[in-house]
Amino acid sequence: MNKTANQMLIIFGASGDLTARKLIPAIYNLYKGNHLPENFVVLGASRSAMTDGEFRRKVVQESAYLKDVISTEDADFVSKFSDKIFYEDLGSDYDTDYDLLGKRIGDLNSKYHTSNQYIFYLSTPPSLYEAIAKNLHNQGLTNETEGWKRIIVEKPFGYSLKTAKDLNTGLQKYFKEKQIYRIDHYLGKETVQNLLVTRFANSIFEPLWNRNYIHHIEITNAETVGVEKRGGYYDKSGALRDMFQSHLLQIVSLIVMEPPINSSAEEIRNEKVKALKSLRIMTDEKTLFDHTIKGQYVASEIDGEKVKGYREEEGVDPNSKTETFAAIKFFVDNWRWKDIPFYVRTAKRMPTKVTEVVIHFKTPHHQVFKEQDINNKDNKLIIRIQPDEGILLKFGVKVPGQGFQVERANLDFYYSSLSDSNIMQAYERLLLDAMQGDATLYARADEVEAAWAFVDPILNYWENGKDVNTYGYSAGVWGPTNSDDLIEGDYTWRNPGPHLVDDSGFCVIC
Ligand SMILES: NC(=O)C1=CN([C@@H]2O[C@H](COP(=O)(O)OP(=O)(O)OC[C@H]3O[C@@H](n4cnc5c(N)ncnc54)[C@H](OP(=O)(O)O)[C@@H]3O)[C@@H](O)[C@H]2O)C=CC1
Ligand SMILES: O=C1O[C@H](COP(=O)(O)O)[C@@H](O)[C@H](O)[C@H]1O
Repeated sequence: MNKTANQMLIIFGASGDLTARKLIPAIYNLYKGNHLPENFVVLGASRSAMTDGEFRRKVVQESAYLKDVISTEDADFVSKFSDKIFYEDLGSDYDTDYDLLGKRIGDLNSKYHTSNQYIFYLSTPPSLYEAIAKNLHNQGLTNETEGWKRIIVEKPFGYSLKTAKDLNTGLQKYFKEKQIYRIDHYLGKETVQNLLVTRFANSIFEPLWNRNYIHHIEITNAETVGVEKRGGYYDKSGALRDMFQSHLLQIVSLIVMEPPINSSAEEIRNEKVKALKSLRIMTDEKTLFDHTIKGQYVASEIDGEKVKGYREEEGVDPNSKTETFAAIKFFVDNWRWKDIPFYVRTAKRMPTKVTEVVIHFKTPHHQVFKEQDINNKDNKLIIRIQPDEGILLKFGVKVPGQGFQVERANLDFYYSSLSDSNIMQAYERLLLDAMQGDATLYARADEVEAAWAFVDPILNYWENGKDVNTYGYSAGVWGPTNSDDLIEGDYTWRNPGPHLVDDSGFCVIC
C-alpha cells in the first residue's frame, strides 16, 4: 500500500450537504482505519460564518451522519479527530481575494507541518469552480515548486459538451491536467473496479467478451427514492445528466474498453477514452425516437403509502418534462462490438434499489436440446454493482430424469463471503487515492468530453425534437410500459429483486 504524505485538505462549500454527509464521515473512517498521515488537517471554507468549534460541532459532534459511529467511540479519540478540523469564513462570495484564506492555509501548514501539500476539494456549485481556481492561483496556491497541489471537483462536470469544455478550459488555466481530479463516486465502488479485474485477471471471460459470443448487454440502475430535497437541482438536470452521462457511461467504458497494457492511471484512462469515443453518436431523429425513452414518475401508492408524483415535488416545475427515467439503446462502432446492442436504463422511484450489468451470451448456434425455452437458452453473467454485491453466472444443466430437459443453474459469488469484506466506501477510497496521487479512478478531461459528445444529441433531441414523449409511470413500477419495446427480439429487461439470486435462487436447478 502507498504511504500517504503529510497534507492539508481544503474543502470549499464546507457548509453544505456533501461535506457533512459524505466527506467528513469518509475522512473519519480513514482516520480510524489509520490511513491518514500523522500531519494532516482539514480546513473547511465557505461563506457561512462559523468558528472552528462551530464547524467541528456541525460536522462531527452533532453530525447526523457520524452520531451513531462516534457514540460508540472513546471521547478522546473523537476529540483528537475533531482537533484536526478548522474553518475559514470566505466572506460574501467565492470570487473575492483569498488573502485571509491564503494566510490561514500558510499558518496551519507551518503549525501542523503539512509540507505545502494541499488538496482543494470543490464541493460547491460548478459555476464557482473557475473563480475558486483563479483565486487559489493568485495566492500562489497552485504552484508546485514546494509541495504538490491537487484539486478535486464534484459532479456535475458540465451541463452539456460545451459547458464541460468550458469548465475544463477554465480549470486548466490555473491547474495542470495532472493536478485535476474529477470525482465520479461510482468509480470508488469496489464492484465497479472489479469489472476490470473480472475481465482482465481471468482468461475465461475475455475470449468470450465480444460480438461472437455476446448477444446484448443490459445495465440497470434503479433507485426507490424520488428526487427528495434536490428537486431544484434535479429539474434542471434529469436522469440523463444526473446518472447516465457520468456514472453509467463510466460503467459502459469499463465493459467496452480494450485491455490496457498495464494498470497505470494513464493506460487505463486511454482505453476508457477510446471506448467512449467508439459509442455510435445518434444524430437522426428516427434513431433518437426509436432508441431512447424518457419517463417521469406520477403519483402512486407504494405499500399502501401515497407517494408524490415528480411534478408535485418541491422545487420542480409543475409542467416539467424533465426525465426521472431514461432508457437508451446504442451501438459501439469498433471491431469487438459491431452490431451488439447495449441497453442502459436509470430511474428513480423503481421497485427496488439496484445497479447491475447483465451480459447476455448468444444461444448455442445449433440447438441440440429442443425443450429449452427462450429464457433458459442464454447464458447470462450478472455483475451486481449494488446491493448484495457479487457475480452470478447462469448456465444450463440437465433436469434429472428422462430426456434432456435443460434448466438454468446459478454459479454465484458474493463479496460478503470474502474474509476481508470490510469494503471501503466510495468517498473513502477516492479521497485516499487523491491523497496518494493516484488518478486511476478519476475522470480525465477527454473522458468527460467524450461522454458528453454521446449524450448531447440525445439531450438536444429530448429538449427540442419532434414527437418526443415523456411517458408517465407509477412510482414503484419498472418505468413506462413501452420501455420493454426497446429491447430487440423476445428479450425483456431483467427486473431484479433486492438480492442477486431471487427467491427461487438458491437451489441448484431453478
Ligand atoms: N450532496 C450530494 O449527495 C452530492 C453532491 N454533489 C455535488 O457536490 C457539490 C456540493 O453539493 P452539496 O453539498 O449537496 O450542495 P449544498 O448546496 O448543500 O452545499 C454547497 C455549498 O456551496 C456554497 N454555495 C456557494 N454558492 C452557492 C450557490 N449559489 N448555491 C448553493 N450553494 C452555494 C454554500 O455554502 P455557503 O453559502 O456557506 O458558501 C453551500 O453550503 C455540488 O456540485 C453537487 O452537485 C455530487 C454528488 C452527490
Ligand atoms: O450522483 C448521484 O448518485 C446518486 C446515487 O448514488 P448511489 O451510490 O446511491 O447509487 C443519485 O441518487 C443522485 O441523484 C446522483 O446525483
